[in-house]
Amino acid sequence: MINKPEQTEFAINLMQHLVTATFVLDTDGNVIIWNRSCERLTGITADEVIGTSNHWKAFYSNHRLCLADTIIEGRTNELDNLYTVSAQPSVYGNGYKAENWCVMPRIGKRLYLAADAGPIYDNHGQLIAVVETIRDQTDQKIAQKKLEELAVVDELTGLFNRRYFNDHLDSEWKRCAREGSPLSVILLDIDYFKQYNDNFGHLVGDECLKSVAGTIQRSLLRGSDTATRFGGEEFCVLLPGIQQKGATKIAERICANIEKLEIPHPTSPVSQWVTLSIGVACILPSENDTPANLLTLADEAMYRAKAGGRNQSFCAETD
Ligand SMILES: Nc1nc2c(ncn2[C@@H]2O[C@H](COP(=O)(O)OP(=O)(O)OP(=O)(O)O)[C@@H](O)[C@H]2O)c(=O)[nH]1
Repeated sequence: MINKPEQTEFAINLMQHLVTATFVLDTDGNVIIWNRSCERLTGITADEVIGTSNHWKAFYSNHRLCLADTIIEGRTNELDNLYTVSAQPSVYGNGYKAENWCVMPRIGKRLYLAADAGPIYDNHGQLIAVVETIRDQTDQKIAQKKLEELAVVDELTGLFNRRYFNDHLDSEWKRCAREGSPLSVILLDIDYFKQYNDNFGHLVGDECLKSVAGTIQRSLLRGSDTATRFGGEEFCVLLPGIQQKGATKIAERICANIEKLEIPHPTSPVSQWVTLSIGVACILPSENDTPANLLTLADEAMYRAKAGGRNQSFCAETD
């Protein structure tokens, strides 16, 4: 049986040797524990910070609050400003989590750190300390970023995303220029989608986007036709080798198939169902023109479809 002081010593010893970087502040914001992992992570020794409130110097070059300080000072409402990447109440008890890139002043490295901080109370519910643990998530963050960069599919709709579209447009442009074949683009935008979201909520809005995306995809018959979620409630179809007449036909087919879905849109001034405004453009790619110009033409045509009362398609004059 170990007595109270021995128990305390044991607990401190345990914390010193934890694999996770950990430090503890008293209610004045002074460091009372700075474990070995924390020394390794920050390059700052316990001797330098114990009894001081200089712990911030391990993570930042200018004075600012750390996660544990916000709990001690009752300033957790400032977390959103302090941690740009994320900050949210922890799922464990009454602690907080936050993540940030830090340029570590002592070791001179840029690290992505995930911090958890939790208050410690005595038997009377009085705050006596705050413990903060820090995990170096730099490798995971870099890997995640690389994966995101490689991703070409829009998560919600399963269509290709804009990054893919940009690459694909460039290569199809070059191919069509080589072969002397036309390249068409259809831009599609859901009418009064803000009102739809406002009326039914964002989740129903997401379902609507999925239905519209699926219908656009199913309306394309050739393997070389590509449907993309351009962003928000805007979609784009790229049609290599298709003339203006063919592209207009496909646009009309998409429009008709969307109408058939009969997705109720009671707050739309133009129809009781969800409808699209569509811009079509076709170009014979050449060295004197650019893919950006094709998109601009389609965008202007879509704008005219909107301005003309929505729920219609408009074709850019390029012939
Ligand atoms: N549910 C949901 N809504 C989205 C998503 N992306 C964008 N939106 C919403 O789409 C709406 C687009 O609004 P606006 O650009 O004003 O366009 P609009 O209301 O369709 O008006 P018009 O295009 O002029 O007919 C905004 O309310 C966005 O919040 C998404 O992924 N899910």
